[in-house]
Amino acid sequence: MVIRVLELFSGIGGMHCSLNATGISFKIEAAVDINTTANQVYMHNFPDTTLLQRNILSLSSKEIDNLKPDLITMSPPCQPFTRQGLKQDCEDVRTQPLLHILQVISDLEYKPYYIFLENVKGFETSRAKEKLVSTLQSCGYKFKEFLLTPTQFGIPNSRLRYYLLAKFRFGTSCVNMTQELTTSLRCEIKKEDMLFFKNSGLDSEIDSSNTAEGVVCRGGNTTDDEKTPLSFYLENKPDLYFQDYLLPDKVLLKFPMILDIVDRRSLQSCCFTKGYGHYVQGTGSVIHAVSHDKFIEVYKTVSLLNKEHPQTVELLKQLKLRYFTPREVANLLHFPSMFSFPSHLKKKQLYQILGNSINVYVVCELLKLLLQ
Ligand SMILES: C[S@@+](CC[C@H](N)C(=O)[O-])C[C@H]1O[C@@H](n2cnc3c(N)ncnc32)[C@H](O)[C@@H]1O
Repeated sequence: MVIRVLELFSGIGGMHCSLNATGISFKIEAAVDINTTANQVYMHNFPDTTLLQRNILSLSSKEIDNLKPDLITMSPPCQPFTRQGLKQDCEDVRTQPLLHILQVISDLEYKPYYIFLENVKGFETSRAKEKLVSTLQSCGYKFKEFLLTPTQFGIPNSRLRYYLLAKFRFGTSCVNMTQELTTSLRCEIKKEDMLFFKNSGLDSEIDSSNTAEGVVCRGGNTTDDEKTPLSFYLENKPDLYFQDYLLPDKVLLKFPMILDIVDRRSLQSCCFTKGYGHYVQGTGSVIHAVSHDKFIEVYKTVSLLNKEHPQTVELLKQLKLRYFTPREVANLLHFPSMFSFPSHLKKKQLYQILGNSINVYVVCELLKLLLQ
């Protein structure tokens, strides 16, 4: 059976890549996104897919009924729910397309069997999420929620995200789905890592296969032995290639103490956001290219110097601190090596669209759990 997919908020096609990675037979009936840059990347990689350059607010239930999707995937804008943002939730205009889709789903004559949604940590306590859950319940869906980060899968990159997996009138129990995830995570999910939604009143229903299910599940952490070092994800290029990615002096001087600095052997890096390479604080890690001992020596010396001291910037330059390249960010997000970018796009644009995207590996594991 070929699963018919409607990929909403498709961006650069992270969900498409994840579906490819599942090995499950599928066809994207339509991908929809309003962003022209993201759409160029999507078309560059998936020229045979019907990509609609549309505002999702203009999609009608009749149109979606005509597509008869078995699965709707969506990662709606996360700015209304981020910790750094104003958290305007349903009052933020950027939540409107999600609310619109909820209404559309209610109105559909042919309900899709599966719905998959991704968003940031923070969404799980939002009113938008309450609306999502109440819509799904009233339409007869069972669902399950997860908070997961790629580091739990041995990938050296943090990206804590909320996931909701919903099935239409299926009898799968919460317990079965959790057991399957345990297998795919290759680690044990402890009972205390499963966070029940006490305030939703769903916790008492969790073990019943006939009722809606609401649970946030965190996989147990993999041990350091199972983690892959960053070197595995780095581009193997001559020094000259990375010149463009070296931190400029003003960043070195302004921010030496607030950067998250990693090296090739690190088992961790910070979440790359769309401001990476442009804003410094909290947008992602930077990497140095010297030995650990050299790094410590320079760092100690610099911390004793005044930042206006003429030696400071020269010392910091010795570390060869640089940004991860867009390809390396894509690698950490587990985009396949075949995935590429139109050559005319600028670095800043690539960081923006990648920062908005998803971790393909984590989503693939969850899609397998949902669809198999
Ligand atoms: C979090 S990103 C999703 C990225 C995607 N999953 C990927 O792999 O790149 C949200 C996407 O929603 C799109 N979007 C936001 N509002 C929209 C609207 N009203 N209509 C269509 N697309 C919209 C943005 O352009 C952005 O690409």
